[in-house]
Amino acid sequence: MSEVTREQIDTVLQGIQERYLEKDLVAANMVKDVEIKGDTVFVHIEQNYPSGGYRDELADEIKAKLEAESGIAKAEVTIEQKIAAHTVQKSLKRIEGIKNIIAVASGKGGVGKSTTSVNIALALAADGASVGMLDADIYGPSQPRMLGISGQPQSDDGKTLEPMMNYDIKAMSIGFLVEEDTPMIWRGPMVTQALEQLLNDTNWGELDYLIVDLPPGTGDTQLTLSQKIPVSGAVIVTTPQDIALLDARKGLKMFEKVEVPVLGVVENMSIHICSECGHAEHIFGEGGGKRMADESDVDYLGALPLDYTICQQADEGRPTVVADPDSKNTELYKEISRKMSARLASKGKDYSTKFPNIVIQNT
Ligand SMILES: Nc1ncnc2c1ncn2[C@@H]1O[C@H](COP(=O)(O)OP(=O)(O)OP(=O)(O)O)[C@@H](O)[C@H]1O
Repeated sequence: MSEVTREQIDTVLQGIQERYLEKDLVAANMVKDVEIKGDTVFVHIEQNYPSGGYRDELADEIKAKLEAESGIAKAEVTIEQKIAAHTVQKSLKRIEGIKNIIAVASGKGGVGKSTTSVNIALALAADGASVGMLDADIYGPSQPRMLGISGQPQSDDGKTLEPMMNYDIKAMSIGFLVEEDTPMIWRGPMVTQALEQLLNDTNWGELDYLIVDLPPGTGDTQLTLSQKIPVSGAVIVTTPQDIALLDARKGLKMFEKVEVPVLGVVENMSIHICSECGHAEHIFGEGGGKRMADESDVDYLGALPLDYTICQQADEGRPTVVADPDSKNTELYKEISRKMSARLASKGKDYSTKFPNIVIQNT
């Protein structure tokens, strides 16, 4: 038997599509090392977003295809997850330790932005990322309840706050610090200042992703926040009604204005599934979110049904992804979070390194 060449290996790897990056392994620049030793090929792959169980599935697929198609007897495949930091708005600097901040926004209130944010955060964590959640929905902070966290954050030095923690998620919310109805009387500048403090004065440590649950709407507060928080990408949550879609478009425009890439649109409550008979009905109309995404040239990340269990689980402080990890809805949240992080992985990387402070001393 003639020796197998690197070209033959590459040809097989070019024939394997990465599900969430939607490119073949070579085009996605995932193949980091190929070594042929006797009748075995060792392939090292780098995956730049958290993909959980798909990692093993992909490794098995690569191994099987190489052994069947390249002419080599045995393939050993390793896949390493390496999440990069991505660029933020030109005028801002990334927060040290936090690789990527992703803002979750909605054009209007009540569309399920907080529920979607928390489940996306939990899905990223379940897939192997280190994740934080900043509840910036200062007028109605719901993350403490959804994450099942009560009490107040500690401050060890009197200046910075230790994040609260549950389900492997580090969390900070104004809801931990003030009475529930206090923030309602705050005006724009107070809100942005409070949020900047919560973001900057929390000891987040090292995070792959910090999910920011923004206040609903696209007014001045939201605009200022998207100008001041160094975000790598944004996600827009909408429901399929025309009015919600109209408002969601304003959200797209807002991020365009501040040059933050929109990673995609999530359609929540897209379909109602009868808990009695399982009948599926598009009570708010069909295909609206997808159409909006297509028209605006952004990605459609997926849809969640209007399902009472999603509501109940979040209200009980155990959102779907942790309450029912093997459910269909968890699978939907994971698909959305993988598509979202894969989209981000294809954006520009932030290579800025830590520079030491230069202190000029007069002698
Ligand atoms: N897919 C869903 N199916 C059923 N109920 C849902 C779904 N998504 C969210 N909900 C419920 O809808 C209500 C509003 O959701 P949520 O608080 O997440 O919305 P929001 O957009 O963040 O609201 P706000 O504008 O108040 O911040 C909650 O009771 C939540 O449990």
